[in-house]
Amino acid sequence: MHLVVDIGNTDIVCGFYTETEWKVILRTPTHQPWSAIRMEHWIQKELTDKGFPEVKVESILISSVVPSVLTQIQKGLEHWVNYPVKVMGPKLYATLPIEVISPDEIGADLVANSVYAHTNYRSDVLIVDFGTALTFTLVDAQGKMKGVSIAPGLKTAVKSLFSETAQLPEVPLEMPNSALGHDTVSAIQSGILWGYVGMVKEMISRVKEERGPGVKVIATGGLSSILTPLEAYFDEVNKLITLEGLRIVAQQ
Ligand SMILES: Nc1ncnc2c1ncn2[C@@H]1O[C@H](COP(=O)(O)OP(=O)(O)O)[C@@H](O)[C@H]1O
Ligand SMILES: CC(C)(COP(=O)(O)O)[C@@H](O)C(=O)NCCC(=O)O
Ligand SMILES: [K+]
Repeated sequence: MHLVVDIGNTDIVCGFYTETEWKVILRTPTHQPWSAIRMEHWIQKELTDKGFPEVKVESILISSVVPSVLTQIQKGLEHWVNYPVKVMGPKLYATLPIEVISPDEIGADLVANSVYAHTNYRSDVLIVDFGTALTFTLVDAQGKMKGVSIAPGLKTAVKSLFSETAQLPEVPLEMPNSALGHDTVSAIQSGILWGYVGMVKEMISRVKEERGPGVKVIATGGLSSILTPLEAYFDEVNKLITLEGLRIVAQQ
C-alpha cells in the first residue's frame, strides 16, 4: 500500500491506497501535543483497529498547511517506515503537470486540489474547498493556477461569532428554512448559512464573468455538503479531492 497525508488546520487525514482503490482513510484532530512516537503509535493502533494490522507501506507523501505539526508527524512516519517521507513544497511543485501560483506562499492542499482538477477536467476549473478556511482556486485548461480567494470557513465563522460576543452561542451548521430567524440560534444560522450561500454564488458568478460560462465548479472539504442550496452549482462534490490530488502527485 501507499499513503498520502493531508495536514489541515482542523484534521489530519491519512489515505492508504493500492493501485486500484482507497483501502482505508483515517482522520484525527490536528491540534494535539504531537510527538513522533505519538504519531507512530496512533497510526499503528488505528490500522490494527480497522483490520490492517500488518500493512507494508511503500511510499508516503505529506501535504501540510500547519508547519508546527509537520515536523513531528514526518518524524513519526519516517521512524515507522524507516525511509524518508516526501513533503509537498516548491521543489516538488516544479515537477508537477500544473503551474503553481506563488509557490513559496501557496497552501499545499490547494496545489493538490489543482492537480486533481487539471488531471480530470483539462478546462477552466474552480475548486471550492470547505475546510477551516473556505477557499476558491481557479486552474485553467493549460494547468496554470490563475488565482485563489480565501475566506473564513463555515465552522470558523460560527466559532468566531461565539468567541467574540457575550450572548451568542455556538450553533449547529444546519440550513434554516426561512431567510430570517425567530430566535438566537436560527438567527445565527440564517446569517452564516444563507450568507455563505450568497458568498459562494457571488464568487462563482464573478469568476464566470471573468473566464466565461464554461468554467467547471467542483466542491471538496469536510463541510462541502452543508450548503444544500448550492448543489446545482457544482459539477462534482467529492470530499476526497485533496487526497486524490496527492495520490496523482505521489504516483507521477
Ligand atoms: N467525512 C466527514 N463527515 C462529516 N464532517 C466532516 C468529515 N470530514 C470532515 N468533517 C468536518 O469538516 C470540518 C472541516 O474539515 P476539513 O475539510 O478536513 O478541514 P481542514 O482541511 O481545514 O482540516 C471539520 O470540522 C470536520 O470535523
Ligand atoms: C488557505 C488555507 C488556510 C486552507 O487551509 P485549510 O482550510 O484546508 O486548513 C491553507 O491552504 C494555507 O494556509 N494557505 C497558505 C496561503 C495561501 O494559500 O495563499
Ligand atoms: K484541506
